[in-house]
Amino acid sequence: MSKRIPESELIINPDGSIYHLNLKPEHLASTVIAVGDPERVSKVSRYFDEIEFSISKREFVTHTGYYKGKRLTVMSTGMGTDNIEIFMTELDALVNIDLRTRIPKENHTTLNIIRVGTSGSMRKEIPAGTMLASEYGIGLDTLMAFYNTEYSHLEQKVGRKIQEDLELSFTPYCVKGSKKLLDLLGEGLLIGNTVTCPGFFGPQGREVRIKPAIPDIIEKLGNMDLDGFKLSNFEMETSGYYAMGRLLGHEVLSLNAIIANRITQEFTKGAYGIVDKLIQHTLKKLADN
Ligand SMILES: O=P(O)(O)O[C@H]1O[C@H](CO)[C@@H](O)[C@H]1O
Ligand SMILES: O=c1cc[nH]c(=O)[nH]1
Repeated sequence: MSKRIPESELIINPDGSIYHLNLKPEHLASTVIAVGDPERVSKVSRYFDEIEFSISKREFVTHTGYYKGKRLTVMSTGMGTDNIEIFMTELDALVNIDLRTRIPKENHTTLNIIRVGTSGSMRKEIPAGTMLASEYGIGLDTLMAFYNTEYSHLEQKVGRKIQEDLELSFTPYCVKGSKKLLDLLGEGLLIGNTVTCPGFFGPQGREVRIKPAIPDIIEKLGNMDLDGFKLSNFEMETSGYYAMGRLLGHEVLSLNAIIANRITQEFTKGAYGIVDKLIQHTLKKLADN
């Protein structure tokens, strides 16, 4: 039998909800749409027929309801893979741990988790306005140095190639997302490989007042071609989702509204419209299946 998880390791609020997300198991649907911006939650749930539950704590805003008869949860995560580690661990605990006894359940429940986020393109031919599904997430952050993850041969090769090209002192991690969700939601979208950065400015090669240590990071990554494996866009969460999803046994897919092209240096004036189009695409595909 699994061991009881102590109070200090899995924190449960006095009302029985999980520490950061502030949710109880009954508040969560088995399909979760995850967005970075707390204000984007209502931009998704405004399409619901009914919202049965809503709550917020810190950057985690949750609405659960029905869209065309399908029960969905939409939640915000804030920015960065450190938030995603909390988000994924606590979501998993809600379905795979008995919060009363603190003992992992014998039967595993798999969640479907779909990120609907914004992103910047690192290639000229992927303009702002594109909707892109991430086949792989590549982490330039250090989250996976703290977990033992298994990687395929290709994933290891990609990590080593990026380490070499950027002359990094550490090996980035590369993880494939859910094939099941890509088949379900990827139709009509560009399929790409997403680089997840531990910051918006320097780690994505932006110079405001401080020169980034790797000033040509956009060109180096955008020009990389490893036997046909190419990189497409920058954001700040995808690799964390994919790695935590693999470790915890959940289906995860990251969808990206491209709002900036880093080569042409264009930033779209219609960011909200592109995000809204991606939200509607996601809801329609989920309701149809
Ligand atoms: O629009 P969201 O979902 O927050 O995603 C992107 O936008 C934020 C940076 O502006 C980062 O979180 C990045 O991943
Ligand atoms: O360029 C961009 C745009 C959105 N989000 C990012 O992280 N980078």
